[in-house]
Amino acid sequence: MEIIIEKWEEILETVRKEHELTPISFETWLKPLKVHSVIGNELTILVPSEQMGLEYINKKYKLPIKVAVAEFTGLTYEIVFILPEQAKQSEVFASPIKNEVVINAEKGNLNPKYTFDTFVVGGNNRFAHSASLAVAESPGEAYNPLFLYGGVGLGKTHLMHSIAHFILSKNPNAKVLYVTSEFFTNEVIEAIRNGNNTAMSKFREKYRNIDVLLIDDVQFIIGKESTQEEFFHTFNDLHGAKKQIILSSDKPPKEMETLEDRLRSRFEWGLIADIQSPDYETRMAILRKKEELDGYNVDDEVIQYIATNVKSNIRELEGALNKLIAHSRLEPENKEITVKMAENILQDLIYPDKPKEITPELIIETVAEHFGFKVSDLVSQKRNSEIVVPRQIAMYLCRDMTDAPLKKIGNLLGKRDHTTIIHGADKISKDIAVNETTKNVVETIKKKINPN
Ligand SMILES: Nc1ncnc2c1ncn2[C@@H]1O[C@H](COP(=O)(O)OP(=O)(O)OP(=O)(O)O)[C@@H](O)[C@H]1O
Repeated sequence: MEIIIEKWEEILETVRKEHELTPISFETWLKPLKVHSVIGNELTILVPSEQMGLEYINKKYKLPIKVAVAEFTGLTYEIVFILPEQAKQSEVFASPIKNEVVINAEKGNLNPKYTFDTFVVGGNNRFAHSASLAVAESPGEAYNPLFLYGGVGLGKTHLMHSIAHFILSKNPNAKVLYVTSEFFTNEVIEAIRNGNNTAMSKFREKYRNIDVLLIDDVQFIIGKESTQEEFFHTFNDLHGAKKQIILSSDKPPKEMETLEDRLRSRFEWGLIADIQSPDYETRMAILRKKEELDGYNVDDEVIQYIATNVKSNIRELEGALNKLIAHSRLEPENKEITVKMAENILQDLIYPDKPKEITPELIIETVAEHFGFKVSDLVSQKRNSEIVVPRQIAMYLCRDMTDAPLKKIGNLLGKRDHTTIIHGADKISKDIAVNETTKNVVETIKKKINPN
């Protein structure tokens, strides 16, 4: 589910591109939408106000969003839209700060897929895995706290949820609370803001009355004084009562520069375990496991291609496979995935810094986007003045920035013959020499096409 939150803006961007939305439609309908929660296969999206037309969004954008989400996750989610009032009534709620979804203690709200069974053990995470299992088997007794650290997308959350699932499966009455540190911080701030003792004691009662506390990405607590203070007391109470504490962070305590010493020493009381980037064999095993769990059947060579090229982040590794599956499913008759297709579809992921090849197609898309038209309109036979000039700019840029033959440019621009292309390009070339506005517009579009 993290992937949906993390990639939400890209998901919306995909809808915008695939449906050729004009800037105004995008700003009005899609941009204000926020992920409210992801529970099981239900993705709930918050529509900020009723004026935005919940019904209209539901009718027009539900399916496009579903398809784009499937493209990013490889999974089909039921999409539900809700208004802020409904969100308030709901138990699971999104933090207003970072579009973060909070997973409560109940088992149903933990990601059901993040268990020890689905976690692939390799040289990079063997120690963290064993430590997590030991803590899950004997909470409060094995290592307390357990401090897991590692880079982005390497499985810290997966291990934390696995521990919570395991403990709850052995003891369904255990009070297990998993929160992100941002959620914890928000709760502290909220309790302080309410300014009365009841709010604070409610907060304390909640956090000190549990058996297992898991705080994800604890590095975000650092530097926030009152949160550190509250966390310090929570930690002491729970630890003193032999309740299990599990923390995750992007770095070990000794490298957390602004961490108070009294907290640093407590973090080091138990066991510190790191997770490194997976080696090739582990990457292959993770991809194979995912294939098995999701019922995919992908060619060996394609799996090898992904494992060879996506190295440092498991979220991206899985994302690459999901993207390929989603593409093949959207093709008629679930087209088989080949290495060639993988090379093509995963270009942006594998070579993020590679400059895009400048082609007439790229130019036409960029010009259309710049003026807020659909590509189909730009290349149509329409001759209204608003569209004729952008079309001629596309002709000029195709001539200026590529070596493409006139015939090809003409074909792409609505089967126009070569004299029309020469005439259109010349017109813009002359205009640039005398008209500052045209010159600036053309320069801006050029920068969009080739930012380097
Ligand atoms: N060893 C593994 N076996 C199977 N899947 C894994 C493994 N490690 C990570 N994953 C998968 O990779 C994805 C990212 O993992 P996770 O969200 O746990 O990373 P994280 O370390 O918590 O990242 P962040 O620092 O962004 O919070 C998840 O879908 C998770 O299931």
